[in-house]
Amino acid sequence: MPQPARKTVDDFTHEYEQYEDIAESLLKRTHHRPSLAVICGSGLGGLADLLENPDAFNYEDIPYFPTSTVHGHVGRLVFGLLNGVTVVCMQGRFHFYEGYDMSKTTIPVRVFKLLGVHTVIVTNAAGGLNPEFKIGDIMLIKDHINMPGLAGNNPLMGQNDRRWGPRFVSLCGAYDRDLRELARNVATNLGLDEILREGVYTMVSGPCFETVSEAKAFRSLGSDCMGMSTAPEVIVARHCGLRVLGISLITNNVVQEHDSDDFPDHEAVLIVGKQRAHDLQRLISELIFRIADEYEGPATAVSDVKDDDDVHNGHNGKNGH
Ligand SMILES: O=P(O)(O)O[C@@H]1C[C@H](O)[C@@H](CO)O1
Ligand code: HPA
Repeated sequence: MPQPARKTVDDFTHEYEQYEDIAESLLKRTHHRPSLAVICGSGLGGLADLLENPDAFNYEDIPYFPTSTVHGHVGRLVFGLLNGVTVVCMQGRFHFYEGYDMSKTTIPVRVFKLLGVHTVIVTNAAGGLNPEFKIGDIMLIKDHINMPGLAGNNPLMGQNDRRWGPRFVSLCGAYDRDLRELARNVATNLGLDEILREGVYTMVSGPCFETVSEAKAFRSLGSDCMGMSTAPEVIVARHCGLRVLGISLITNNVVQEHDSDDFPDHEAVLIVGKQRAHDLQRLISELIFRIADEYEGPATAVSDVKDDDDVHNGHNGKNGH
């Protein structure tokens, strides 16, 4: 029997029911019931390889999903256990510069909501603007400046479906203060305070890296680092009531001198991602445990038994519901 053609991102028209279709198709294929999600930035996808009892789905095999086209973004949604907690990881994200509408780059965030996720950890690689930052620093995002959004490319453009959230969304406190405090404490316990920073992330559309004059302008506006993602995902997450922790890895210094011979390079970004992968993974893994502990009680024993009752009851690690 010929298989029906996969519904592609071009068929996606943002109906609530289409998001439901995606979520249902995933829930039928995994017994994991995550309540935390992690979006892995450039070069940071190694975290997803650490999940135990993984169920991994290539984006090509998920209805309506865009596909990853950027080196350093594998292109899989991975469900599994991290530090005893059931999570779902995007091993690679979608960027506006890949040619997807802003609202299509954020499809997975609403799918997370339908899967039962309450908290999203959004990571990225970013260029440092703050002169005190060093390559390899980890920055907790306390706020963003969304350049494409200010220019009219906001993922919430168009009709609002109240089932997701209100028409007008406040982004005050979008990067959850309590989660940032928790992250600072966890970083201290792990001996990472020397490299831990906090600051403002500016999103530009890419794919060009910024000019020297743009970089100087963003620094004077109060930006600490710059990147090409994250803000749309955070907007959509906040719109549907997900809590957000944002983490930037400073992978390069943004050039702010016209006579500098320095220049940004994606391969160098990926190398720094690899070099700092272990520390970031320790931080996120411990944070996930602490968030789950705080919000869902202590971890229970994990079973990888898969039977029909588990699918329906969601018994899988501490986050089953
Ligand atoms: O997906 P993220 O935001 O981590 O990726 C950054 C921005 C560009 O995609 C790329 C530039 O090197 O890294
Ligand atoms: N600029 C924009 N995006 C980036 C950078 C940068 O310097 N580094 C990694 N992503």
